Amino acid sequence: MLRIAVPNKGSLSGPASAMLHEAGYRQRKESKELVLVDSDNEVEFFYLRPRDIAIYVSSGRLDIGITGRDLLLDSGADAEEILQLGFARSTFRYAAEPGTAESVKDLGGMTVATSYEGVVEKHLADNGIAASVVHLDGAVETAIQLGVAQVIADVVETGTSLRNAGLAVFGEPIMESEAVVIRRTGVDGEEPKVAQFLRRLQGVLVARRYVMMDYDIRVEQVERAVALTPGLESPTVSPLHHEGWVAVRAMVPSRDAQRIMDELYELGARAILTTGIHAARL
Ligand SMILES: Nc1ncnc2c1ncn2[C@@H]1O[C@H](COP(=O)(O)OP(=O)(O)OP(=O)(O)O)[C@@H](O)[C@H]1O
Ligand SMILES: O=P(O)(O)OC[C@H]1O[C@H](OP(=O)(O)OP(=O)(O)O)[C@H](O)[C@@H]1O
Ligand SMILES: [Mg+2]
Repeated sequence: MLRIAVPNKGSLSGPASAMLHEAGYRQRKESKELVLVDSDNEVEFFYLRPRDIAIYVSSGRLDIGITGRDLLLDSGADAEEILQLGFARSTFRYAAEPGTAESVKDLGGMTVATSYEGVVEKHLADNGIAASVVHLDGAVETAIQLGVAQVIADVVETGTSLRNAGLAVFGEPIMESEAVVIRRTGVDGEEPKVAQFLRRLQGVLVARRYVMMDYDIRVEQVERAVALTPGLESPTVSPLHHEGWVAVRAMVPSRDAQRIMDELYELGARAILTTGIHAARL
């Protein structure tokens, strides 16, 4: 059985379970379930606090886990990223009342509140800055109003929480984060069960990011058309019964699909269709 850690709460939890479900795994129906055995797929899921996942994985008790890159780095655990999952994307930044500081270099002697002490202490040290760090579990934006710190370092997505607290980011972003699959560092090679699990998740990412595009085009224009739809490897080009025409089939990124359809039409392509991909193995 492959043993996998899954976030049980917070921003990572829903999207992680949704992705696993889309990859064909059973997922818990009820948020109080702590362990779920998917015997058909020979996988055991452990629902754990996102912050603890890197620690379990680095201990070797669990084979792999889903967590945030920021949480992995903050934990300092001996675990490494093996796949980026594209959700729970955020930036980790310093913020304060406007006029407090322009960059990390101005933070000497100040107090910084954060839930990510590991990341912040390392960043200050790397920049040669001596500042105090105060740990808070959440709602860090309020620490400035309440006088616990002059500066915060926190996760920023839309920036709404900062604006609501009258704060503004400053300096360079400390890091970019997203949900990632992790495993213990120093594992040699990839176990077949882990490789299969990763292929399934990669299949979900492909199904979410690409559509299949089909169209008919005159032979003279086929080179220009396939330049617009190169596919992942190479597009399929098949003869049509109607002489002088071919049918082309290729995967294209979903977000470019409408623009590509317009350009193909301008080139003379007709019967241009896009269809969703439900699952994939590349
Ligand atoms: N608003 C957000 N948008 C995108 N990602 C976020 C957001 N807030 C937190 N994250 C990401 O989620 C992970 C943190 O998950 P965690 O469950 O610890 O915190 P949370 O989502 O803030 O939940 P909690 O309510 O327990 O604080 C980190 O990887 C972080 O970058
Ligand atoms: O830029 P935004 O879109 O506003 O998102 C960022 C906010 O979201 C998270 O907070 P959460 O709601 O999880 O509360 P918490 O601070 O208690 O963790 C994070 O800690 C920020 O405060
Ligand atoms: Mg939070």
